[in-house]
Amino acid sequence: MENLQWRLFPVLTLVASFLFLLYFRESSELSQSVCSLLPYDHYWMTGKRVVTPQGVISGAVEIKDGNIISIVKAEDWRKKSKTVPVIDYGEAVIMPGLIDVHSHLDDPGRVEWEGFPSGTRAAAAGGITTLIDMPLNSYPSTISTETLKLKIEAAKKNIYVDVGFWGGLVPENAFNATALEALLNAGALGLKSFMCPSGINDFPMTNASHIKEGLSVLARYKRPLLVHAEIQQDSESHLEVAHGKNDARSYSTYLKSRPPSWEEAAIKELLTITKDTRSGGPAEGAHLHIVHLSDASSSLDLIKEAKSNGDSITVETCPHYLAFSAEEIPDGDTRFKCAPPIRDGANREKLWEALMEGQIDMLSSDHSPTEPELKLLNDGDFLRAWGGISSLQLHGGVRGLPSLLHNIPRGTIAIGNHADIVVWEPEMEFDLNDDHPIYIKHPQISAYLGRRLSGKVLGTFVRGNLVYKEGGHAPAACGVPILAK
Ligand SMILES: NC(=O)N[C@H]1NC(=O)NC1=O
Ligand SMILES: [Zn+2]
Ligand SMILES: [Zn+2]
Repeated sequence: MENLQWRLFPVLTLVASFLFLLYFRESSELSQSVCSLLPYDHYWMTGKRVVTPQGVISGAVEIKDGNIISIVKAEDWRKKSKTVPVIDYGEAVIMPGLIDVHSHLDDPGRVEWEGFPSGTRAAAAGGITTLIDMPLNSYPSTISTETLKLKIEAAKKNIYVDVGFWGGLVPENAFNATALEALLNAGALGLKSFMCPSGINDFPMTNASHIKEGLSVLARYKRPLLVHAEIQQDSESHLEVAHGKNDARSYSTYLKSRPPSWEEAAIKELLTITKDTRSGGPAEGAHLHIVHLSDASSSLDLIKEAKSNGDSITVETCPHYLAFSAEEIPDGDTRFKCAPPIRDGANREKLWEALMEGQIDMLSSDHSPTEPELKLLNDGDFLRAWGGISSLQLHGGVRGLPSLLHNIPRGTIAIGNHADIVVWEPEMEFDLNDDHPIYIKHPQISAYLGRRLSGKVLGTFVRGNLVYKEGGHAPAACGVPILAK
């Protein structure tokens, strides 16, 4: 746990591997002086540990008007004449801002759960510079052009980092290619669907036929389908729990109610569809991304095999599956309830291995907050409490690789790219107690509260604007909506 952030560091060196042709458009109406905690827009930052595609260097990065315009090694830097301000970060790590491809900010419609201002403040404080918002838990769900427009409206002037949007694939729109095309034309970066109940009534689950239809539309746009891969299986232990035979306050009861076979069944079904995405196949150009994998056994083996067969498929896991294990979750502590569930320590170690070996492509937060009342912390009833972990800002180095956002000039410190940068001290430890500023709307339901964490963010830069530094945020929220076109 202590070294969680540092252990994630090698993941940074992974590179995007597939081709999505997304472009973005953006506008920033506010002046730099309120968008940034720095009074200038042309400057250098220097440090001993700058993470570049060529490796970690001691050197300096020049930033002008939001972009990285030069990168020099320390020996060349010494010879340079310095005509603009220099920020020296010493031993701290200067690296690409994190990209979180899976967060629920619940705005509009359920801002009492989270909201764009609080959620993106937390993201910035956690080193995230780009966040992609999920189509559910807000109200209405983002399943049409009109509802996407509501999202974009809600985000305007309320986001501290740049935010893109997944659209929802639901039974209502799955067989309506025109509606899906309109949603994609309006800028949704891709679609997301569930193979089990989502926990939100107006976001119903899809079956294999819906998914097949959705994928065929997405193939033409070269945008991904993200799937929550669990299918309910009526196993003996699940039925036993369903019939109230186990203590609902015991974490093991919850774990029994959602065995790995649910993930395995869903992934098996998905792979019958993704074989068509192989080169020369009928769905070539489509891509399927499995969100929040928890089962590191059969489910992961199936994904590995599909990848080796050439299926266009990727998978993410989340920091909570790497940070926690079932054995240590206290009875009644529903802060840890999520779906799929956090499994045992042996599974956690296997997830770590798969991540380090690149079999798991990226990390995402799956920040899925709610109102504290719905977490039922007093009852501690794991079967009735809201399923979702609150983790934004505290997620331990979420690294959603830019692979789902191909062609957006983010994700690496390279000349010409946006200056989306996080500066942090991986070795710095701190206790996450009530004294620590936490920016999500309901810190008390965060799974990380009360833990000792390592890794302190010193500064977060979004397009050259210092939007967060220890102690606070820029006066104005100057993040921009990222829309595909
Ligand atoms: N609706 C929603 O956010 N569900 C999420 N929560 C969770 O723990 N897993 C999910 O898919
Ligand atoms: Zn999910
Ligand atoms: Zn989610």
